[in-house]
Amino acid sequence: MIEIKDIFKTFGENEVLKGISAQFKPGKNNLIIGGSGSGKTTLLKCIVGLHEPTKGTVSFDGQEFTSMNFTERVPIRKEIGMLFQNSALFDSMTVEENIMFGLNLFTDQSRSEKLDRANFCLDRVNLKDRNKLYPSELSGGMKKRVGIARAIAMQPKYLFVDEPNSGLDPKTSILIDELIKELTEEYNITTVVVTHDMNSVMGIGDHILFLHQGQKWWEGTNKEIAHTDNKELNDFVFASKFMQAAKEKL
Ligand SMILES: Nc1ncnc2c1ncn2[C@@H]1O[C@H](COP(=O)(O)OP(=O)(O)OP(=O)(O)O)[C@@H](O)[C@H]1O
Repeated sequence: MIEIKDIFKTFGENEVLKGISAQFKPGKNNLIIGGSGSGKTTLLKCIVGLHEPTKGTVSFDGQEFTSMNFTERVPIRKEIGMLFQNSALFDSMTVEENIMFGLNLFTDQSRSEKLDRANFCLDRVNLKDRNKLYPSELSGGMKKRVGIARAIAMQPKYLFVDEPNSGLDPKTSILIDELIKELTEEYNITTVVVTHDMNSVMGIGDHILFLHQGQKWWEGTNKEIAHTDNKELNDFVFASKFMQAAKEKL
């Protein structure tokens, strides 16, 4: 479980996060949603240590990460898988080399063990036999899947994903969501996803944090979201006429 307590983050004069606390449980798809600029990516970066919170703590299974130095953080970092926007694949490396990147860096496995793991992960994301392709030869959805394969290569306990659906068509978005959900449940991963996508919210939102102006404004499940009377959340989720009509049928 990941626990964040009273997280503040300030950039200069701009107080972006204003005291956010939450718990993210294993085997659950924890989603962070909110309007543009509400602080979602900043919160994700504070949790994984890409930003230091101005105040507050982040703990991974009871180990307080925030107060650790770089070396002390290494064992926890090895248990973190990340998929950030644009998949961040290395263009000069093949699919297989991209997936083996973390294994090369952090393990002393033999080449054949690493290849076996890469093949297993590629199979898991339905990209069997695409090992030798370069990122430029892949579609956006395939890049995301390679990004997911790379993120799970180290068998992470924690998985962080920023906007998995950006730039994807609706059908591919749903496939990516289903893949994230499946892996989370199958390997009991604590998954935290930042998303704008309402299909994801309704489809895989086991636990949802809604941020508004840097605060946790609402927290609940995808089933509860349909019946909330929180005005800002309603305005955000059911902004379109289509979603309003869908809500009436829920
Ligand atoms: N490194 C940084 N330096 C200064 N300000 C930053 C930095 N990162 C984010 N901010 C500011 O923090 C605020 C929140 O940004 P953040 O990217 O967390 O929002 P978001 O909710 O993820 O938005 P979006 O949905 O548009 O991606 C913005 O005002 C942004 O300008």
